[in-house]
Amino acid sequence: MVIKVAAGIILRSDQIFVALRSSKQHQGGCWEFPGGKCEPDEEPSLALARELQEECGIEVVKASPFRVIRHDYTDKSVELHFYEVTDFIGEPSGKEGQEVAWVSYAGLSDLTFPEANVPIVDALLQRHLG
Ligand SMILES: Nc1nc2c([nH]c(=O)n2[C@@H]2O[C@H](COP(=O)(O)OP(=O)(O)OP(=O)(O)O)[C@@H](O)[C@H]2O)c(=O)[nH]1
Ligand SMILES: [Mg+2]
Repeated sequence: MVIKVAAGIILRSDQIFVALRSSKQHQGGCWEFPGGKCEPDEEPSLALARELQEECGIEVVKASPFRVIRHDYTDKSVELHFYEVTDFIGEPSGKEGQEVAWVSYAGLSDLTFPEANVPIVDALLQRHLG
């Protein structure tokens, strides 16, 4: 079974909002683009809006599809729908107590992301730093 997930690359003035996954979560200790699992029959764009409200306390105003990544971990398979979130209402924070940070594009390389995110981080770096 493939788990469908929506995740937001929240952008503001050349900085990206990231969150730390807790040690109890799948891929715990890795940084993530906030988001979560789609409910059955829920469109990824709606799951994105719901998850970013729940986890970061923001209302998504503009989100553009970025990439869809299918990845098989040893313990589960995911289909990640990444969106670039370029307009939102509210100040993103760690609503569920998670550590969060705004990082520069270059700063992304210093963080450990889940394996599935590697092509995403590469694409962001490629586009921004050339
Ligand atoms: N949110 C998020 N999940 C990711 C990313 N990359 C990645 O492989 N995942 C995987 O996607 C899956 C679902 O994400 P999640 O744990 O945030 O789901 P959720 O918010 O609904 O959590 P819950 O199970 O506590 O309700 C996890 O297996 C997670 O490891 C990412 O950048 N962001
Ligand atoms: Mg989540």
